[in-house]
Amino acid sequence: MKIFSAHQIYEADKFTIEKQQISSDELMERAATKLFEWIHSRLRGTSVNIQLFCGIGNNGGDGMALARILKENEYAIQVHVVNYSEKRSKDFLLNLERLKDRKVWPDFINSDSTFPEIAPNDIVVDALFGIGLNRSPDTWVGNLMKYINASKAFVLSVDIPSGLPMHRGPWDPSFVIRANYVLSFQVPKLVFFLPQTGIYVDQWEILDIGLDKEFLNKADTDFELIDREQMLSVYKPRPKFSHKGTYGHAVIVGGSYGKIGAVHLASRACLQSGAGLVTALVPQCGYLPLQTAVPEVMVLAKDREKELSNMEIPFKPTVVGVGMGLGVHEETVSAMGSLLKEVKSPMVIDADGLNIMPKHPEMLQEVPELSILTPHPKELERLVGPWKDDFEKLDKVKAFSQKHHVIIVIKGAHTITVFEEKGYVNTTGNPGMATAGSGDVLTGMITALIAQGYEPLHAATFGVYLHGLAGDMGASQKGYEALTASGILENIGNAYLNFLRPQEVEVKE
Ligand SMILES: NC(=O)C1=CN([C@@H]2O[C@H](COP(=O)(O)OP(=O)(O)OC[C@H]3O[C@@H](n4cnc5c(N)ncnc54)[C@H](O)[C@@H]3O)[C@@H](O)[C@H]2O)[C@@H](O)CC1
Ligand SMILES: Nc1ncnc2c1ncn2[C@@H]1O[C@H](COP(=O)(O)OP(=O)(O)O)[C@@H](O)[C@H]1O
Ligand SMILES: [K+]
Repeated sequence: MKIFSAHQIYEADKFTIEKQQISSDELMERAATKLFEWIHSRLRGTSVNIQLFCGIGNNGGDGMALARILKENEYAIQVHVVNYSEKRSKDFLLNLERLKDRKVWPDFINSDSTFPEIAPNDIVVDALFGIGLNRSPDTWVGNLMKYINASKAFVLSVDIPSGLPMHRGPWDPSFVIRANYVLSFQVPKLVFFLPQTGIYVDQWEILDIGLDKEFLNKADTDFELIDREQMLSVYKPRPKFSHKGTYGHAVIVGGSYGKIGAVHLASRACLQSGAGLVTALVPQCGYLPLQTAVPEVMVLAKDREKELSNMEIPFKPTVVGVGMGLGVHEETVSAMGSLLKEVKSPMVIDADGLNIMPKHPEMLQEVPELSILTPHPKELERLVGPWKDDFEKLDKVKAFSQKHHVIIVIKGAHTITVFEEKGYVNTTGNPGMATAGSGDVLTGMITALIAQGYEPLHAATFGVYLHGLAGDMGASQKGYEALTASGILENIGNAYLNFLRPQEVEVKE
């Protein structure tokens, strides 16, 4: 599913209005009707007090139109117009008049007003600002937002939590509505998925307001949401007459004394994700534990006992995944330099494989094109430098990807895979996955997909998707706290099964 910028959404609105020969207030009416249907299907006429806080733009207009429809359906409502500007939109004014025609008189909140009381059982509809927010809300408006946040009421935001701009982090993090639920028109907004702004959104749902499908399908967006449907089009079914050679020979390079477990996790994940053959290249101290624990994995133990000083691979592997548990011993660094010179096809580079790079920038030039780098936030900062907000981070990562022609997997909740100009936002995974070694499992999985012939970008997005799904299945058995990297690993098979389940068919009675 595509993620549109504010500019693209305004364009889609305009295009739809012209093509469908409707007026902008008819589109607003559609939006408000969808909001009403969502609320009504849940409340079914329950006597609950609904307080609508409406701005003076089109987001406020949506709120006013919703208020009217709620009133027509006999809901108890109170409407507050938050008078933060003289520049009221045409459709806001039209809907204000329509509301007054129904004998509903909103109260007007100004900078010197006392805020209305909000009871814990009330529902607050937040229609202050939508995607048009372009500067910090005034202090008194921000204080109203804090006041709403401090109430115990359930907060339903229209389109986007008010106070969140579409193109940058908030000016003041306390001047943003914390939404229990966001009903967003037509397309999800990028801010729902970024660490600094996603915290304002508990749950979200898309309401289809009938924007022109052709326009939406044709649009080229900077970000996309990765979901099952998309990944099904990437999946490569296994042919009956295949053999292990069909699925490639992956080499996992890593480990040092006390960190052989990282290679264990990555190699097992690589096998369980479908690689034909897996060889682990480790220092001597890794030989016995790996041979004992994972009989399916071949082990190449190099000369030194505690760390790798030589990463020579005596055959041509399909793909190399490197970095987990590697350490940054001087000789390991130099062996890594030689490995990068040797390997010409896309690699997967994680953990210390990445930590080595900033101190040895010449190595970055040797990274094969289309390699996949999988940094967590700290590793990313070492690679691209600090950022002031998530938007700057994404710009920096895009520039890095373009400069070095590599794929970057920004790990975290809603992992974003970036390649050149575009970001792919993952939808699976949970906070239980914030646990030691879960990144090693991911590296093994992505490496396995490349071994099986997936093109690197698909290997990255599909690997991240499956890893999150395995984590979700693990968490559904154990809960978040008890989930471990091994728990994720053990659910890779279940993740494939869940992913490949037959399409749901609607059963008609
Ligand atoms: N354009 C359309 O046809 C549709 C728009 N819809 C709604 O319209 C919203 C966008 O409406 P608008 O573009 O009117 O913008 P908003 O309602 O988000 O903001 C209102 C106006 O306030 C001004 N403003 C921005 N930041 C401010 C600040 N800090 N303090 C004071 N004033 C500020 C801006 O000029 C902006 O136009 C969407 O989020 C959605 O809810 C929906 O009705 C669907 C159809
Ligand atoms: N809150 C979260 N929600 C979803 N996934 C998460 C969350 N926290 C971490 N993860 C995932 O867990 C993995 C952690 O990787 P990493 O930090 O490299 O762990 P390690 O170094 O211990 O192997 C990443 O794939 C990341 O996306
Ligand atoms: K809003």
